[in-house]
Amino acid sequence: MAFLLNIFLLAVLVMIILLILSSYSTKKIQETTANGPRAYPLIGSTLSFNKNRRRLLQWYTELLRLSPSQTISIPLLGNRRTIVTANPENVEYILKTNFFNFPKGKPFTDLLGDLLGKGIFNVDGHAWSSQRKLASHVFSARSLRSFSFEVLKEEVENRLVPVLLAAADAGMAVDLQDVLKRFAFDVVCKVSLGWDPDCLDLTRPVNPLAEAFDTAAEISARRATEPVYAVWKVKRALNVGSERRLREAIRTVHVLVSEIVRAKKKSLEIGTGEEAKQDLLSRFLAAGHDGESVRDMVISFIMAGRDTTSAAMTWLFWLLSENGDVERKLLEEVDPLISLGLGFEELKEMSYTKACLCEAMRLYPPVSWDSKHAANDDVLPDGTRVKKGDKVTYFPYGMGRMENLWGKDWDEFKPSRWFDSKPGSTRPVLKPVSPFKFPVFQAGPRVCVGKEMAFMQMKYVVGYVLSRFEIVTVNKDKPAFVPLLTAHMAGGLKVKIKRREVMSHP
Ligand code: HEM
Repeated sequence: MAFLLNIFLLAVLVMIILLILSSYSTKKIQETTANGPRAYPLIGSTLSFNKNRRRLLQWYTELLRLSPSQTISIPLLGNRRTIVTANPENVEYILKTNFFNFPKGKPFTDLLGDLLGKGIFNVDGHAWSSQRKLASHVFSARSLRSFSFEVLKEEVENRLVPVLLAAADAGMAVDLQDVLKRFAFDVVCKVSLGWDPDCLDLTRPVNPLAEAFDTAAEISARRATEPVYAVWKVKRALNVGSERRLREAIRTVHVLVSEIVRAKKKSLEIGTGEEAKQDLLSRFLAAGHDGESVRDMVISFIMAGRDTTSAAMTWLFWLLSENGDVERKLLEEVDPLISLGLGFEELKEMSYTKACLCEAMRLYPPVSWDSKHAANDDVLPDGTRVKKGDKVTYFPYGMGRMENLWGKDWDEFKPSRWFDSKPGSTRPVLKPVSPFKFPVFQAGPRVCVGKEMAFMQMKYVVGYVLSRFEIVTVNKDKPAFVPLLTAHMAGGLKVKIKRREVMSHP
């Protein structure tokens, strides 16, 4: 105990020294080199890093624009060196060509390990590849697609639309981000567990699993922002402060999910209808997984699928409220399809809506950065030297804002950039874009397994909601983008809902 306390005090001392030093901001400290912020002996770039801690997205983006190969290197005191890249060739090398040299690594999996255990999202090597094989198999099944579509339809028609109708009739402002988060949590729990948390019933207290998940995800993500890495480990060992709250939240998640797993096993033994066998949990149990292994697997899916789609849709609704011409074009595409009933076939036709979603995620990616840790020394295609243990980050947020990748108009919301304008073609066709230039779903062997499900969900919700309602933002200021584990809009998206005057749907 005394040893741990000494380490803790030492860490606090180092932090105080760094804070004092960083307050003496000299011009020199702000200087940058072509490959990142200026580094000093011993302390590396720690001072500039600390100065920019609360605006890392913007700082990295600025530095990357100055770097000839859009790759920077940031050595830090008490932490491993970070290499950040917005270079598609480097991204391809990390995520695909030399995939096995860039696992998530222990420093990353430690952050989420208490919550996610050995689930797919948080493991490397054999533990990952065996779960990935099963997940890819399960996600390619038509039956899962049909089941998740039924879940989606039911949740939109019976939950989301009534909530929006009530808000419209009461003339009340609602936080659309919060509504979409609740919606996405319901959907992901129904698909993953076959269990309904009913989060869109706003008259009920917040669901304990949803609340515990939020707390656990937020505190786990904040571990990564500690200036000295060891600090959260010491707090965890002492079970104090945020680590104490994290431990309680994780316990709640584990207990509640384990109860659901037990109940599911019982219902499968009794053989309660085909319905009960459609969700991911039933499929993983049927494949022979059990105990903590199956609990961790489903927790990973809830984690991966819960806030990502809602974040993308929240930013798209805001962007549409600022770009009336784009919204009109989207409605031109959606209205005739809605009157046909918006099934799978109609969703495939929604290429303009897909372009709007991609454009929103280019500017506001739900996962703004993602890090790997080099297993061995390496050299990236642009010549950047990587040392064993270095943190190597690909950076979708910065990549979406590079002029050399998207042109001078990179900061405009322009869904038209996603189309090929082939002369003579009657219908614009979405053009293929390299996933290494646009890695919002990651790319390579570890590409998001729920990508197609996510597009299905987002197209359906955006089409269905916009064809029925006008969304009017209450606050006219530009909202702030907060990265954390999954990005969100600071303060939510306050909107007023109006029924649309002309409705072409049934
Ligand atoms: C707009 C929506 C989504 C975005 C932008 C997104 C993005 C991503 C990204 C960037 C990763 C890589 C994370 C990492 O390795 O650290 C990932 C992995 C993953 N995603 Fe998604 N995701 C979305 C929706 C979903 C949904 C709806 C599901 C399923 C219900 C899902 C399931 C997964 C799983 C299981 C992984 C881990 C894959 C592996 O490690 O092999 N995602 N996603």
